[in-house]
Amino acid sequence: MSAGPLAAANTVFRTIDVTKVYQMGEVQVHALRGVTFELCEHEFVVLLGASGSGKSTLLNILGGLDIPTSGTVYYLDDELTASDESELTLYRRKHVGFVFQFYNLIPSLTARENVELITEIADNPMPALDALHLVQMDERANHFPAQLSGGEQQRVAIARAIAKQPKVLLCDEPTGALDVHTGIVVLEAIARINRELGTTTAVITHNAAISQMADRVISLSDGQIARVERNQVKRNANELQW
Ligand SMILES: Nc1ncnc2c1ncn2[C@@H]1O[C@H](COP(=O)(O)OP(=O)(O)OP(=O)(O)O)[C@@H](O)[C@H]1O
Repeated sequence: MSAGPLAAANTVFRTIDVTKVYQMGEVQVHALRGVTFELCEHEFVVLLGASGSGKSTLLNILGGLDIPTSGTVYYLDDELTASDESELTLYRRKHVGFVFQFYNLIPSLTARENVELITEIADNPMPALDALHLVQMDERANHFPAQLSGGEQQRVAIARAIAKQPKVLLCDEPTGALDVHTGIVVLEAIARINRELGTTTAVITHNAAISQMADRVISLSDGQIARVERNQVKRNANELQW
């Protein structure tokens, strides 16, 4: 990866005028229309926006799963937009934990084995049981996904994402498939990891209630940043209602 101009000491991500255009036959879909923002170390950011506003596209670009049509993205002092596919693969493997709406656990492996799949290929992993403990699933370590509720499976997926001790955790609608109560337990696990491990965390959601947990809320609308707000008071997940 090429080195970029030095970012501020605590900047983890910096995007400059990022656009993404999908070509669908004759039609161009402008998913991102010039997005410039920074994400700082240890920060908990919620990316809020209606369906189709470009949240997943932006998160996928930050995570090295997709590349922008134009604009620049830095991770620390490395320019992701100047990286080739193998550099992006290494970047994802070493630095990024992903959590998606659907948990994608391997059904034939226990919770612990699902986490160990990742710890076996990581440079500096925490023990799988420690990761499961952080999401309060260590007592279910020997259970298979089919023996766990949706929220429990999501917590195992979070343990899997953070076991390699990534610098950033990117969550795409992590509570999208869950009821309110279960969603809150999952959000508590994400907030705890941000607090205790200092993992820079971005959660995308269309649920405005979740934004009360964040340090900052970045609202996207039609592929652009419509608003950035800093919460004076951060709420605990168990104080939220929706
Ligand atoms: N692979 C793709 N090919 C074509 N268009 C796409 C593709 N991915 C996303 N889009 C379009 O880009 C726009 C932004 O999509 P994106 O998934 O980033 O929005 P979102 O805010 O995450 O929406 P949701 O909350 O529904 O997931 C939408 O109009 C979408 O249809």
